Amino acid sequence: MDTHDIFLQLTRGARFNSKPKTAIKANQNTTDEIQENKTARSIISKKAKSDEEVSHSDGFSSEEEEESFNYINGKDDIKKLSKKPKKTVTAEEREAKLHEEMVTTIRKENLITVRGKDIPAPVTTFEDLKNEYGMSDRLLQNLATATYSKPTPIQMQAMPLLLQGRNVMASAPTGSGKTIAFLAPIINDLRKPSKVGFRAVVLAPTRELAAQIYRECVQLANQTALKIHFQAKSNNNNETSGNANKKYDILISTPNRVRFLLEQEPPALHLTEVEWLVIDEADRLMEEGINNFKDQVDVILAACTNKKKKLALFSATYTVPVAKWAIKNLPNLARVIVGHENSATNSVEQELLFVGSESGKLLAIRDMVRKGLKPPVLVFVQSKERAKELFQELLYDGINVDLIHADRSQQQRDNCVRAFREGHIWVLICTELMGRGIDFKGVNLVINYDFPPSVISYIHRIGRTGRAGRNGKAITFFTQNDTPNLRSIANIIKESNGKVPDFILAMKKQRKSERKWLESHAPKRDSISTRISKNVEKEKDNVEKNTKPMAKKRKASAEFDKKSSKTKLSTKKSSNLQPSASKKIKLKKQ
Ligand SMILES: Nc1ncnc2c1ncn2[C@@H]1O[C@H](COP(=O)(O)OP(=O)(O)OP(=O)(O)O)[C@@H](O)[C@H]1O
Repeated sequence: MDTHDIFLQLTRGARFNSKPKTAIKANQNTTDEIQENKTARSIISKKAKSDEEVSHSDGFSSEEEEESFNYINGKDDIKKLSKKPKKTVTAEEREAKLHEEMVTTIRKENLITVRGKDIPAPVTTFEDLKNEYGMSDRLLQNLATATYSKPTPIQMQAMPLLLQGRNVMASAPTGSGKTIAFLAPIINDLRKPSKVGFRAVVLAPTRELAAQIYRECVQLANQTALKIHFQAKSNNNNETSGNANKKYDILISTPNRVRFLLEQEPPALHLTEVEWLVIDEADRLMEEGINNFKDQVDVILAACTNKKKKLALFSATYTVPVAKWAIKNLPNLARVIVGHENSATNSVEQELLFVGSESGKLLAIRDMVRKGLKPPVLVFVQSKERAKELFQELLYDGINVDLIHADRSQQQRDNCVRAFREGHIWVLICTELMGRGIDFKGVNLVINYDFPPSVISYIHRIGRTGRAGRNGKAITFFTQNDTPNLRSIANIIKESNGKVPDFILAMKKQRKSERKWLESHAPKRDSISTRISKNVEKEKDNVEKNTKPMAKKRKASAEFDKKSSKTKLSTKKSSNLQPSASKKIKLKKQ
């Protein structure tokens, strides 16, 4: 039996035969006994300590490790201690210690960090959820039908916590299966329809993401008889009002829509029976100031008056104010962090590409198309106007391209998402609207045509590729205008073992106020148009004019100019490219 099997037995509550332990005990020497006494004391004191923090390196703290080392190596200490009355270590204590070590190992291997009191052990199989938490056979069957053979790290740790009915704040990389991590325990908890009204609400920032969660929830709740409702603007409001909503168990929507229904006279929605409130993309929905999501969420929170209400906050990224809010407001909160907080998923190869100027972007993307792009490709721009402009340009290049932004009708948005999912659209131009949560299977490449407004936005945008264990690539264009966030994003790339020029990493750190300002104020950019490529020289003049005051202000920018001249050469080369009127596009269809 290897250590893993032992762990499985322990976590399933199996007891070991006492015989082998007695045999081991008979062979122990004095030093071992001392160590055991120490270990037992450590476990007991650890258990007694009401520690707020438990991490994946849980076990001995460095001080304890040092102390324990001295026990074994310091002869004087051994002599001193061997005079102390010996304490026999019980079988239970041994098991507890072994269990603790295995838990630590599993968390370390899966980069799971936990914070909070009494955090249960992570599970390593979905079967464990049945054995230890009574997860239903139906749900296990539905997970198997979805071809999920084993839990992802966030599912390993967050599912047991939610199955225990805890308030949870969880963060894990993009595309790592957070949706199932919260849906499965809630479906399991609700079990069957109760006809009292909504007992769970899931909120997501965009209609597209809410619709995606709804589809996943319907699949996972298959044959449970639970009724799930997706509320969008176009849906009939009568579905949620009066007795009509009693037939539903789970509501999935955006905060804006839910608040709208709550604020009708009389209210078109009642949330008094809600036991679970899930806030997906929680850092966005809970952040004060930048958008009005927090106000909407506050109204919803106030409407969920059931004392049994639990909150689950999930996201790939977290901001300090949101974490502080959760710690202050959620009793017995358990926090789970997979990987490093606010880092990019390591399944995406990331590249920064200096394109000189706005016209250089169009040349660069055409160059990429000419060399052969592997669809599906997502292209992010900073505004709907720019999405329309780029669409007009690429449309005449003969690419199967479409665009999605907030101004398009719901029908157009739905059709566009469907066509992209089904492979009819190869290149989808989008705004920040599609930056978070959307799970397009097998996106091969994300192009940040316009530089992301923040590091957080960058992490979410590039996370549209490299999902569910697949690999992906992300290319981020930048010009001289994009220096404020360049260094921070370069650091994210470096952390994921990507290559970034040293001079970018050496650039001066931007003031927080400047970065904050950029989050809500996209830089003014020249329009995306072929006309510009005919006026490349004029464009270059503009770029130089714009960059002079910057160069004066910052030494780092001067260095930037010098070092980036090589990159400019490669852009010049591609400037020979004219917008392709021919249909000789090298898109390799998968
Ligand atoms: N246990 C599993 N095994 C294999 N694939 C899984 C498993 N759980 C979820 N998936 C798949 O992983 C993909 C990404 O999952 P999901 O959309 O939940 O990611 P996420 O962590 O919420 O990402 P984001 O932060 O971008 O919203 C989905 O296609 C989902 O079907």
